[in-house]
Amino acid sequence: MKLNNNIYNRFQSKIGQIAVLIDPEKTNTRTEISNLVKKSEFAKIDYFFVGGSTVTRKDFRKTIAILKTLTSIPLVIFPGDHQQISDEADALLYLSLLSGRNPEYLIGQHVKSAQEVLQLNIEVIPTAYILIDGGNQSTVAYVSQTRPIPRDNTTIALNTAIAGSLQGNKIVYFDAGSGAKKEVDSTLIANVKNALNSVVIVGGGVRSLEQIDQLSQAGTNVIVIGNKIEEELDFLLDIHSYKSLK
Ligand SMILES: CC(C)=CCC/C(C)=C/CC/C(C)=C/CC/C(C)=C/COP(=O)(O)OP(=O)(O)O
Ligand SMILES: O=P(O)(O)OC[C@@H](O)CO
Ligand SMILES: [Mg+2]
Repeated sequence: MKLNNNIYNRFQSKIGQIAVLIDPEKTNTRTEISNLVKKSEFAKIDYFFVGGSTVTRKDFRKTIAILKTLTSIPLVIFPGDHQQISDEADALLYLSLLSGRNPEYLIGQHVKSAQEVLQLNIEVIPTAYILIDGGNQSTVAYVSQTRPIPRDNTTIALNTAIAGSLQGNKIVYFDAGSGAKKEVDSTLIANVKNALNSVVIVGGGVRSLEQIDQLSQAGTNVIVIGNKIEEELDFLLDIHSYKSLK
């Protein structure tokens, strides 16, 4: 485990940064990855997040290795389980699923991978991972056998973020789930940013520049986009135009 804070400092340095989520289960050939990298570099996206709820170790390693040869955009692991770790990335989001009450995702996965994570030569960033109901059942909720926090219960969401931060997590990651109908509410983000001096990452159901803009205005440090870019690679061109206007 590296003791520098390069990626964390980068997360903290700005609001409205963009991460493209690559699910190695869906995107794992050199041609696909290379197209994605070209457009992402043009759009000046800030990070690649790599991970998925149902990825094999082989696809995960392969995707990271290919990415590493193609780009210098930072690679951040967003692990669906304890096997999704690699020395070739730049950082690991060390997730604890705090919205749920399943011990396997609070501590079980961590114990299983403790020795391996300790030996890793990359930055490890403790992250309070909080699922918010996005209007449909998400794969993450299903796989983790947990229930997300109701969308309108800002108090529980805020208190979960505060508790996560008091426990030493350096990042709060609110996720409405991949393919969510509704993204996380900006009011919640504004409340959390008001209460805590913490890096906030938001993902799930972000499909438009308006949503990106709202979430950044609420103070989100990093906005994660998966499905929309998988479905329409040219959304990266819109992100390019949006960023040029800033
Ligand atoms: C201790 C280590 C190394 C890891 C912790 C593992 C934990 C606690 C994970 C939290 C629960 C979890 C299953 C998170 C998954 C996050 C993720 C990579 C989501 C990406 O989206 P998918 O859910 O794969 O989307 P699709 O439905 O598009 O496949
Ligand atoms: O695929 P989308 O809906 O963009 O979700 C991204 C991610 O945060 C899910 O874990
Ligand atoms: Mg997946």
